[in-house]
Amino acid sequence: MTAILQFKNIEKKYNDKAIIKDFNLEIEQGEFLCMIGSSGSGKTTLLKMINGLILPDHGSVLVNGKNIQEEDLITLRRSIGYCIQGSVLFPHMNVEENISYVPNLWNKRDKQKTKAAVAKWMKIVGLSDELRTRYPSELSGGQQQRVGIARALAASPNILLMDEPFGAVDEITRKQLQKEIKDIHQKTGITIIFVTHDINEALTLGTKILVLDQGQIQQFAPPKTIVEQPANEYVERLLNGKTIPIK
Ligand SMILES: Nc1ncnc2c1ncn2[C@@H]1O[C@H](COP(=O)(O)OP(=O)(O)OP(=O)(O)O)[C@@H](O)[C@H]1O
Repeated sequence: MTAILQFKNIEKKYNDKAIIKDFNLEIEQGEFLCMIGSSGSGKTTLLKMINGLILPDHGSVLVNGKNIQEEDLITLRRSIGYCIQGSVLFPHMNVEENISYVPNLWNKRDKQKTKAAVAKWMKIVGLSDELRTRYPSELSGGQQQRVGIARALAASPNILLMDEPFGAVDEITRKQLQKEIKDIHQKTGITIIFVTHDINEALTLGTKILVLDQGQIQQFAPPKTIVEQPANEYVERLLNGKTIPIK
């Protein structure tokens, strides 16, 4: 198996306080990694290190074996999908324009190719064609979230970063979106790194789960192992739904 992502001896401090200390992790291609842990444990910080939005003070992050600090960060970010909670769509662009934003940068000349990609991804994330010309303000929260996912996927990334992407939608939409992202993962084989506060969501979606507390790995294992052999009391409490203080 090939490691698509490697964190090597990472350290990150904010105001002299180490949030992440000597953090090492390898993630294999095609993995659906769910990161879970108490608020402030460093999940978002680690996620943003993958696309260079946050740089470590020490250590290196390698994507496909290449240290991202030696790569062009703009190109890197275009090749890594990024979805966060709530709508981050361009408000002045309609659904089609939002989804085609990155593909348009790649295939400037081939508009038909981009149009076909938009139609394909809208279908996959469950958006009906008539929404194509709507603006973000004319969509429900769940629809906006779906457009965000389609926009991230339309860039054909190898890696998709998702930071609590379903945190702001109702329970029914959340279940549907979970099912869709699981299908997308199975169909495309894309590597997904997914931050969540919900242990059930992590167990449902993840092929691997990373349990973090105060920047330290508590357990990194497939869901079955997490459930059957929790590594310590922290993981046990997490499984009992007791530890995770929601923001
Ligand atoms: N720019 C910053 N300046 C100072 N401290 C920061 C900054 N960004 C994050 N932190 C601190 O670093 C720690 C880790 O933050 P991070 O957002 O990575 O945690 P998290 O696990 O994603 O939390 P949550 O579950 O609440 O989103 C927190 O204590 C946070 O307050």
